[in-house]
Amino acid sequence: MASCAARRRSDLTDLDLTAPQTGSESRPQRIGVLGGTFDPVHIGHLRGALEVAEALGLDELRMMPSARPPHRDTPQVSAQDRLAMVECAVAGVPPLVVDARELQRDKPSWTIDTLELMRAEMAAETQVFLLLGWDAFCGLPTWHRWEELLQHCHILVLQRPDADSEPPDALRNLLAARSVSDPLAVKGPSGQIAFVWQTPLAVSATQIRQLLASGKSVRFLVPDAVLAYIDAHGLYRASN
Ligand SMILES: Nc1ncnc2c1ncn2[C@@H]1O[C@H](COP(=O)(O)OP(=O)(O)OP(=O)(O)O)[C@@H](O)[C@H]1O
Ligand SMILES: O=C(O)c1ccc[n+]([C@@H]2O[C@H](COP(=O)([O-])O)[C@@H](O)[C@H]2O)c1
Repeated sequence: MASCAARRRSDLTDLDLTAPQTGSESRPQRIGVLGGTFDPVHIGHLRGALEVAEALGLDELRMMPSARPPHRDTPQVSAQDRLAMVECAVAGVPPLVVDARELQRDKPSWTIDTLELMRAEMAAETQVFLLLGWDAFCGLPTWHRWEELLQHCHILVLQRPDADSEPPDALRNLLAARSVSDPLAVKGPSGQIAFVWQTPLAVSATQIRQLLASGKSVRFLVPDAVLAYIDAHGLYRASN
């Protein structure tokens, strides 16, 4: 059976997050988080995560599947399968790792809870970057305790060519107060918003589920290892 040896955050011993780095290149750790339903994970998530991680010199980019995603329907496949597919996707692709902590909580995956837990494990100066696609960013004012998010992280907004959402007024005000034009100029552990350029990929999990349900191929829209997992488990096909 397909299984993948991805690095999980809990397995990692090489990155001490409780202390600042020492030596000639001493600087705060930079940790990125891309949360998602990942039903399934696809190249839009993965290219965006990797390009942002490289552009910003992130020490780690955590792919974090939601257990019970707020604000949307129940995922089509189980949390276990969604996690396994993310593990297949990032295996051997540093600095991408899997953080499965939201799957261990028996309540909706509120991002503010996750950030508070992460912060408690880190040195105060660690920079945390929450990656959000444009559509997710536009929904921010509906999130649980959304006005507290920037106390714990910076937000990096990924362009999403397949999304035509408009930002609500509350977000326009936040952008006016908190945005910086250059993501590399973001300072401090939290509090700023920047837009990042990544290869625009108009790919969505909805499209992938629809292609599979109609018997079509999703080759090249997901990594081969994810496709192998989907095929081996018969996921998303019309009979499911
Ligand atoms: N093609 C893409 N380009 C940039 N960001 C993306 C892309 N697809 C998803 N994202 C972002 O990744 C995060 C997780 O997305 P999610 O797992 O919901 O995938 P999705 O493709 O939007 O799924 P669905 O079609 O089921 O809604 C969100 O912040 C979303 O905006
Ligand atoms: O905390 C919230 O209220 C909240 C509301 C909606 C979405 N989120 C998070 O945003 C991320 C992307 O969500 P989604 O639905 O686009 O996969 C994922 O990590 C969700 O847990 C978080």
